[in-house]
Amino acid sequence: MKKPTILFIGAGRMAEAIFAGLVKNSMDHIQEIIVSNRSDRERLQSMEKKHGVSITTDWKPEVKLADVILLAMPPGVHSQILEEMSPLVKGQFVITVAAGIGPSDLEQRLPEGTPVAWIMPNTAADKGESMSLYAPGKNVEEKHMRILQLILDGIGESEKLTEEQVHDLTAITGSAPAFLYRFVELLENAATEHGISREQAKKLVGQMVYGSAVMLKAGSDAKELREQVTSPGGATAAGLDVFSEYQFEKIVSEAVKATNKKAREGH
Ligand SMILES: NC(=O)C1=CN([C@@H]2O[C@H](COP(=O)(O)OP(=O)(O)OC[C@H]3O[C@@H](n4cnc5c(N)ncnc54)[C@H](OP(=O)(O)O)[C@@H]3O)[C@@H](O)[C@H]2O)C=CC1
Ligand SMILES: O=C(O)[C@@H]1CCC=N1
Repeated sequence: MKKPTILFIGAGRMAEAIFAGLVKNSMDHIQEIIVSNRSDRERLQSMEKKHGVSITTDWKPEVKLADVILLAMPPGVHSQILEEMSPLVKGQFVITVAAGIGPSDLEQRLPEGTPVAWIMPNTAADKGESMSLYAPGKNVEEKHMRILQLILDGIGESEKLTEEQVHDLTAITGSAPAFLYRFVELLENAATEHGISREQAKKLVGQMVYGSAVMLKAGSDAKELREQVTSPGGATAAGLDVFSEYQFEKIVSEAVKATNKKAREGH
């Protein structure tokens, strides 16, 4: 397979997590990573220095050099960028990571036959630990699937789903890291109320979350793990009763719904 040149449009947090993951794990199979954004030149320069990627403030001339164009800008600017890009696209593989922009949206806005795909990653891509959902478009062939897999494998684990499923699971893998981090922040705050430093709180909570993630990753069921911790009539049960009293289940279910609703409205 010819090593692909990948052009990023957007150099924000998600773009950086992806190209950082690719630079660490996949550069043997990639010709070049070119990164562009709208206006933040300083950020581009810092990305060049930190990750060794090529940078440009004008993505348009780079389109003809690219095998893959990876859209990592906000959902709301996709229609404008795709309109500008469409006349320049000649068979390049166009991938978006934007919430709410499925392959059928890309196909509608790009020349007939353009191979496209949608990846919904998360920021753990930076450490090669993303859980990425993906949905290829109808013109994706074997050679595009190999490139898609190269990108997905460079940033972590992945699961192929339908376009509708990616819409409906954006909250679970794309946004829920923020839910988890919010939970961590609150536990850290609670910990510092008891005479320990922020650093100590960070260590306590971080290792607790890491250990729990390792147990889950080993294949154990979350319900079973919860029950192992919850001694009958004991301390944890008293804490979990408060979760029920304040309808934690409803909070999570409503947060997932609100996230997916907003994601679908994103363009
Ligand atoms: N953050 C996350 O965890 C996840 C994000 N995503 C998706 O990733 C995308 C980016 O999100 P995120 O990285 O958080 O956002 P950021 O705000 O961090 O980054 C947005 C980037 O897009 C660039 N940009 C904005 N408008 C244009 C334009 N008209 N032309 C070219 N570049 C433009 C910005 O450039 P400049 O700074 O110069 O304005 C910036 O580099 C979104 O579509 C989001 O849905 C998906 C999964 C997870
Ligand atoms: O907050 C957002 O809109 C993006 C989509 C998934 C995670 N971050």
